[in-house]
Amino acid sequence: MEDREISRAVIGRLPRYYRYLGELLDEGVERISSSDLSKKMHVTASQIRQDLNNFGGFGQQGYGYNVKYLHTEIGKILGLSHTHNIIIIGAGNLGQALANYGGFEKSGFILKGIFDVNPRLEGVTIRGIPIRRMDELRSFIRHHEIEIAALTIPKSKAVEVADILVEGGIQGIWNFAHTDLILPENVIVESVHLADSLLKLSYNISSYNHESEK
Ligand SMILES: NC(=O)c1ccc[n+]([C@@H]2O[C@H](COP(=O)([O-])OP(=O)(O)OC[C@H]3O[C@@H](n4cnc5c(N)ncnc54)[C@H](O)[C@@H]3O)[C@@H](O)[C@H]2O)c1
Repeated sequence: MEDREISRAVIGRLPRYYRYLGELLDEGVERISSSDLSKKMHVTASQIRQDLNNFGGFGQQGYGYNVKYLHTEIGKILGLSHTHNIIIIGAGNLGQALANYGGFEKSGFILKGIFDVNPRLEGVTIRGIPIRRMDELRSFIRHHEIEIAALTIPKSKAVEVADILVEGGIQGIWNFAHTDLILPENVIVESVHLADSLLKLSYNISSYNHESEK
């Protein structure tokens, strides 16, 4: 792959390419043309060619894209050539839902531990993983080489817990608490705000209705 800057917009589309290519692999498809991939993904063929050309143009005239190769290469760009150990902090509704979902493991995200302050949750297991006390957190991160922590605790506690995670040496925080975390730049934060997505849906419904009333 050429060593050049890839735009954030392209990077933002990579997980979707990765997911579709993974589905094609599961279906046993070995190669696909940009026009067939375009129909499947509802993206124009020229957008696909432009996006994928960023990585040295994996497609070949008259052959199309080698699905396995492209899936592997995009996986490498997304940092999926090795597994990532993750923990969940906050075993409430959302934390338990994430812990119960086994699908992240398929992409190499291995859930190693779950933590909560509620003593009643201590020892409860989710998919065989026990919920632990917060005072075990730091040594657990070190001993189990934890890279990512999902933060599913109340907003009011997020900053304080994020600081403990930073001191513990965590590299990435998957932040579900509705607050922005300002952390040292070596700690990467990805915030997920489900409510923002819902507002976008609401906007799209109202603008669609508005258009059709014209
Ligand atoms: N539930 C949702 O659908 C949803 C959606 C989007 C965002 N969120 C956000 O995700 C967070 C969790 O939501 P929820 O519905 O699961 O809440 P919840 O109250 O069910 O669970 C929160 C858990 O965090 C634990 N906790 C509190 N302080 C802690 C601390 N200092 N250290 C470790 N654990 C601690 C609590 O004991 C509890 O088990 C909230 O910030 C919420 O705004 C939730």
